[in-house]
Amino acid sequence: MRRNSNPRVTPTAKVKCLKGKTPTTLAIAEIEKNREDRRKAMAQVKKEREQDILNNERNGTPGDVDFQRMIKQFREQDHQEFRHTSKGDTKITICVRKRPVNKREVRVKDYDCVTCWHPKVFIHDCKLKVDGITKYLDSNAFVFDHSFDENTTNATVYKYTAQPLIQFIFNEGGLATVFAYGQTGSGKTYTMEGIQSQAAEDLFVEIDKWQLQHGIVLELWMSFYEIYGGQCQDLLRQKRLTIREDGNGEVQIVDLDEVKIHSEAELLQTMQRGNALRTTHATEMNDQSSRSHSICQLNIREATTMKLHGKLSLIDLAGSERGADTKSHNRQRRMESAEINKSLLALKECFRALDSGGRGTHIPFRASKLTQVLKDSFVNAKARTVMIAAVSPCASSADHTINTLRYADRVKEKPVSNDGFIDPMQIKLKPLQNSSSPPSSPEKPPPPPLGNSLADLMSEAVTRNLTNLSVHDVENDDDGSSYSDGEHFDYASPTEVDHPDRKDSTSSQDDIKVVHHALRNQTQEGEDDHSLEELHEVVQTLYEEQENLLSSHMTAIQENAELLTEEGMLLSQVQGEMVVDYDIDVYASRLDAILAKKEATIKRLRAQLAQFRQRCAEEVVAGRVEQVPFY
Ligand SMILES: Nc1ncnc2c1ncn2[C@@H]1O[C@H](COP(=O)(O)OP(=O)(O)OP(=O)(O)O)[C@@H](O)[C@H]1O
Repeated sequence: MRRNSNPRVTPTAKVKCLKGKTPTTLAIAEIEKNREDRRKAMAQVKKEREQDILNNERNGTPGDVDFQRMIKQFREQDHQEFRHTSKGDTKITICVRKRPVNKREVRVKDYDCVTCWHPKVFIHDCKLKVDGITKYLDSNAFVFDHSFDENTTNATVYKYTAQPLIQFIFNEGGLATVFAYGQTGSGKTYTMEGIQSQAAEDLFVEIDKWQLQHGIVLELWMSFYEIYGGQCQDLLRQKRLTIREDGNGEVQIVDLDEVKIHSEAELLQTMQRGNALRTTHATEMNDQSSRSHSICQLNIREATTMKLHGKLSLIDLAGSERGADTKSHNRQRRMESAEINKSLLALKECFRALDSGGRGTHIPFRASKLTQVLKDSFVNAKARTVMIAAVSPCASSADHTINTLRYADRVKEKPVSNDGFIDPMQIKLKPLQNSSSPPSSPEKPPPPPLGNSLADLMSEAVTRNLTNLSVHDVENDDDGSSYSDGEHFDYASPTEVDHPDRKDSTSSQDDIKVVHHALRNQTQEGEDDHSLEELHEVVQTLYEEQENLLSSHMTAIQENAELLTEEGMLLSQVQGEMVVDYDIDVYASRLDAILAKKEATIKRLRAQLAQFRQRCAEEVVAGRVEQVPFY
């Protein structure tokens, strides 16, 4: 036991002594005491932080502890819970699905920054203040028809997305389309394969039911194809397909195979076969990234007449990539990315035109091959669409996730209503001092402990005037309902207004211009988007010229082979073993003609090659444009 170093000063004597001190000395003692309390509080905060780091490591979430604590605090707040309900007869339903953090992301200490509180999705942007050490969260909120968190199963996603469409195609003879959209590696294929297998079961149940109830035999016919780099490929027969628009304005995929499917097992097997044959390449985010849009069409036909009763299209879109992620790509990958972004941009504009109320609005479906083959889904009065935006949960993808959600948000002309949902976006968490650094002012109390009440936080948000809200500030619409992302744009310019039933004479170039015009309106960054338009034009031309070059090369090889055979015959007429009499003049003039033909072929091919290489150089220049603003 430690002894008192001064036996003459007892604790009682010390108190008596303090009592005799002047106010100044007392004030100094008070400051001393406060400082000591702060030190203790800071030590406690540091200890808790270290404990949290250990816990996070143990729980497999080793990312930035401070941001993770703020996100945890955000999620612990009271919030109103909404149940998923079927969206009835909505023309377009927009959903978001977040996938779990994967092992690779854990390895690089990435962490979960997305909160799904159906029907809202929050992206917690983890930021540092200008001092470089104070961390704070900037939470962007979006509202959709459904938001599914990382624990949601494929069965639940199916129940609220594709399953209602199955009823629609049987009962109303509708054309239903489900899209999976999102960043590469965000879970589109996982979601779409889940939907495929669930739908396989329900389709055959409904076919049997229909026969029992109506005495009509229905059959399931399937086609499965992909669009890659503006080309269409049959996935069931591994064959290049051509897309044409006939005189009636109907889009035809020439030679597309449609196979009759007899059972659920056969359907699953055929779907798997098609899925396995898709074009994939490794990307930054996914070693096995699908780089094509896959379109699985399930046609329900009347057995006796082959008349189409209804159609379900399941579309797994190619993964979008950020400009930054494509910097190290070779030309083919860059073109692939530009083409993907162009078609996604066109798709969004078609949706927006569709959702903005139909009859007077021109739908720019010719702007890409993808939208061209989906024309039916846009113009048919009996069409219904579900878009599932798949998002990665990780902080490193936060900017891309925001882009995905903006894209999904803008697909609907009028975003989904908030329905009285208490908006936790209004809550701004207090910035968190990085505890490894000293408090900003020694005389100020340490930052308040985490875990303030909702009411405190809300009142603080009001007093702070929500200065941190970004473009997704909640705004009021005319009818008083709230919605995320206050931007509103008029889509149709007077020249674009058209009747969907009327024969539409716009060309694909016109529609591409419509799409870029809409993009310029949205981003108000005219110059950049001109460059984007230029890039898309260059890439389209490059793809076309590449096709032409390859086919010319093939023709040249065939011509050469024929000429080679002719040369052989010519020689044998002069040099053959049995030849005694020959006309060398005929030989010389024939050889001359053959060589002239060869020369002409080579000259033509080289001219085409030179032009193609010139285009490649143009692509390098145009490709310097940031490819992000497709959303
Ligand atoms: N909800 C989920 N639950 C569990 N694992 C998932 C989920 N979503 C995706 N994954 C896993 O994440 C990985 C990437 O998913 P997926 O291939 O579906 O992404 P993608 O968006 O189709 O990518 P890409 O566009 O590059 O093809 C896969 O290993 C998949 O199994």
